[in-house]
Amino acid sequence: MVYFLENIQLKIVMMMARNAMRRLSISWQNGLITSIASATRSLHTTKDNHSCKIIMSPPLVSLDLPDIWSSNSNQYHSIPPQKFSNQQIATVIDGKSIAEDIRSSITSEVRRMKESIGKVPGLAVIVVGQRRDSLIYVRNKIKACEEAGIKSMMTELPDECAEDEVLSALSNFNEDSSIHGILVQLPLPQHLDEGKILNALSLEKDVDGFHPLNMGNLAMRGREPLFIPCTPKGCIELLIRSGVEIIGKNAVVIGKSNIVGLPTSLLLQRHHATVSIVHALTKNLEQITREADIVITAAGVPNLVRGSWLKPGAVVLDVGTFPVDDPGSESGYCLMGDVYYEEAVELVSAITPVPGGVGPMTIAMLLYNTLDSAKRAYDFT
Ligand SMILES: NC(=O)C1=CN([C@@H]2O[C@H](COP(=O)(O)OP(=O)(O)OC[C@H]3O[C@@H](n4cnc5c(N)ncnc54)[C@H](OP(=O)(O)O)[C@@H]3O)[C@@H](O)[C@H]2O)C=CC1
Ligand SMILES: Nc1nc(=O)c2c([nH]1)NC[C@@H]1CN(c3ccc(C(=O)N[C@@H](CCC(=O)O)C(=O)O)cc3)C=[N+]21
Repeated sequence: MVYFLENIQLKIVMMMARNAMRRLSISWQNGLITSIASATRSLHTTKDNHSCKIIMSPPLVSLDLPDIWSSNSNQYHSIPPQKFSNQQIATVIDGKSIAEDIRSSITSEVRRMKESIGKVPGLAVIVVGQRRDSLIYVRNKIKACEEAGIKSMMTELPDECAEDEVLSALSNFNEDSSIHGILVQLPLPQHLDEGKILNALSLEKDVDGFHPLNMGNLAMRGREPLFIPCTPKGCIELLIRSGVEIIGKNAVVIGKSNIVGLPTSLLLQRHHATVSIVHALTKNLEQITREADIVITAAGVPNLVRGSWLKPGAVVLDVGTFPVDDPGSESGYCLMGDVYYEEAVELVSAITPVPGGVGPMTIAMLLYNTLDSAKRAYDFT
């Protein structure tokens, strides 16, 4: 009987929390990041039915309530794909400026946290080896933390380091209470076991959302991960803020990696899109892609997606960032996306550029997840 009552009480608390989250996610949609309060939700980390209760803030993107954000999206420039005519010029989705907006809200929140409780969020980054692109991305992340007032720490390990060295660095950050987010820059050198290393990362600090429990909870209906992976979350945020309706739309995700393709397809499903995932071995790649209202491409193959692959009026998010040597540029390289931009822009209703599209959103979402984690750790609302 006592157990039965506890069960009912638990269900009521969860129902109230869920309703609170619905309201909170509306607040976010209205741009009121400061009004985000924490809510109690259950984290399914155990095998039995007694879920481990934790205090957590609502996700940036509502996972299971797309009806809320679709009606709210009118405040942004709406891009209904079906109303597109060929005379229209595609909207270039300005990820850089959207990310700047989000980052400035995060900066205010960090300041508020510091003023109220004297604490700031902390992010730790572990980078192994000397890959030029990894070092640049990591540097950008650290710089973004500094600008937002988030404390950052970095451990750089040599290419040939032993697995134990990575695990030991990870364990130090797991134990450090001033660190709320840990990111292990991928890819790791071949000799390191990526699965083993990501498993060792504290679930509560997994701001990349790559821990199997976070990914599993993202995949399962009715469950909520502590963190949604940054790039997929950034993509959904771009769609929402551009007024693109996702429910019932045909979406194609090109690529099925653990860090982009897979979680992006899961998140689109949570928003009730009909999702096809295509990859290097897919037959009829072009034909399947041509059916899509929304194309999110993360193959890392420059100019893979030609204009002829796209349905007129489709919305295209290009995650691909392939560095190509460019001695003329300041950095010595330029980035190429997966989409043949000049062809696509003639046909589609909206498209992200590379650079300046999805990339800056990935960083903004990383800062957001780190702030969210710190709020949860300090029970700060
Ligand atoms: N902008 C951002 O914020 C981010 C950008 N990136 C960029 O996104 C790209 C993908 O990254 P990541 O997911 O880590 O890469 P991976 O190499 O891990 O995965 C690539 C995926 O693309 C598929 N693929 C490769 N070639 C083709 C092809 N010709 N046709 C169709 N599918 C293909 C592969 O298929 P298969 O599985 O069959 O091999 C695989 O599933 C990279 O350019 C990366 O730099 C990544 C993260 C964030
Ligand atoms: N654990 C882990 N988490 C990641 O999120 C992760 C990773 N490993 N490994 C590599 C990929 C790649 N990635 C990018 C992040 C930002 C930009 C970005 O900001 N791009 C800018 C340009 C950056 C530049 O100037 O070079 C843009 O597209 O405008 C790109 C790519 C995150 N990744």
